[in-house]
Amino acid sequence: MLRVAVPNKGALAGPASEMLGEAGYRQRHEQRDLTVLDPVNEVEFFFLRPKDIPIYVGSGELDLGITGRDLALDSGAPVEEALALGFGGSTFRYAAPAGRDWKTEDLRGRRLATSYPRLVRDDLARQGIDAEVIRLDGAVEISVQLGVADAIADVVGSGRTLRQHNLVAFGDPICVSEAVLVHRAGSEESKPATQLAARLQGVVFAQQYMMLDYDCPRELLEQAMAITPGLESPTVAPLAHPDWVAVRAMVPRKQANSIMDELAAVGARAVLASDIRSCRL
Ligand SMILES: Nc1ncnc2c1ncn2[C@@H]1O[C@H](COP(=O)(O)OP(=O)(O)OP(=O)(O)O)[C@@H](O)[C@H]1O
Ligand SMILES: O=P(O)(O)OC[C@H]1O[C@H](OP(=O)(O)OP(=O)(O)O)[C@H](O)[C@@H]1O
Ligand SMILES: [Mg+2]
Repeated sequence: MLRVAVPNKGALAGPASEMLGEAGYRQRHEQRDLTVLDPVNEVEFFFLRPKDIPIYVGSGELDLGITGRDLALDSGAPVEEALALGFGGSTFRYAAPAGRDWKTEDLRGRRLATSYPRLVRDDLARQGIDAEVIRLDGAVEISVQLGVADAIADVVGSGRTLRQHNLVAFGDPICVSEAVLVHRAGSEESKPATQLAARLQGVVFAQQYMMLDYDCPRELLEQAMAITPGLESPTVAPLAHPDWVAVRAMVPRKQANSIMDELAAVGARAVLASDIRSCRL
């Protein structure tokens, strides 16, 4: 039985469970359940704090886990990324009161509050900066205003929380994070673990691509195929009208609209974009 850790709370919990559901795995119906058995796929899921997940996986108690890259690095646990999952994107940054042009060197000798002390200490050491790191459990943005710290290092999503507390981010991001699937460093991948990773990879690809279908005059096919080369090459099928063909190709979701504009400009008609639920490439 494969044992897999899934975030039970916070920013990663909802999307992680949705992604596993999309990949065909049974997920919990009750928020408070701490385990779910999926006998069909021979997997047992454990719902744990995202921060604790690298510890369980690094110790070998659990085979795989979903957590944040920033949390995995901060844990210091011996885990490796098997797959980046494309959600829970954030940056981990230094921030300090607005109204001054802060540089990372300005942190020297100051008090720095964070919930990710190892990540921060490692970065300060790399930059040769000596600062006092104060470990807080959360709501770190308020610590400066309350006089506990001079600056912070924290997760930035939309940047709203920083703005609300009159803080500005500065310096290079310490970590560019997203949700990741991790396994124990150097562990042999079992067949069920490889299958779970492949299924999640299928959902990640499906979310990053769209399927485009369009009709195209035969004489313009070369031009249209150059715009939508697909993964191997596009599917081209005859239409009842001898001068026209139907084309089908996967395109990156972020570029779907501009590709549709280009196809229409070339002379394609009935350009349809549809979602892909899952795939194996
Ligand atoms: N606002 C956000 N936008 C995007 N990702 C975020 C955001 N907040 C947190 N994350 C990501 O979610 C993970 C942390 O999750 P979460 O905040 O649920 O954990 P936590 O703060 O350790 O737990 P808790 O505060 O509930 O004890 C990190 O990987 C972080 O990068
Ligand atoms: O840039 P934003 O979109 O505003 O998001 C960033 C905030 O989200 C997270 O907090 P969380 O909700 O996890 O609370 P916590 O500080 O108690 O962990 C993070 O720690 C920041 O405080
Ligand atoms: Mg949090």
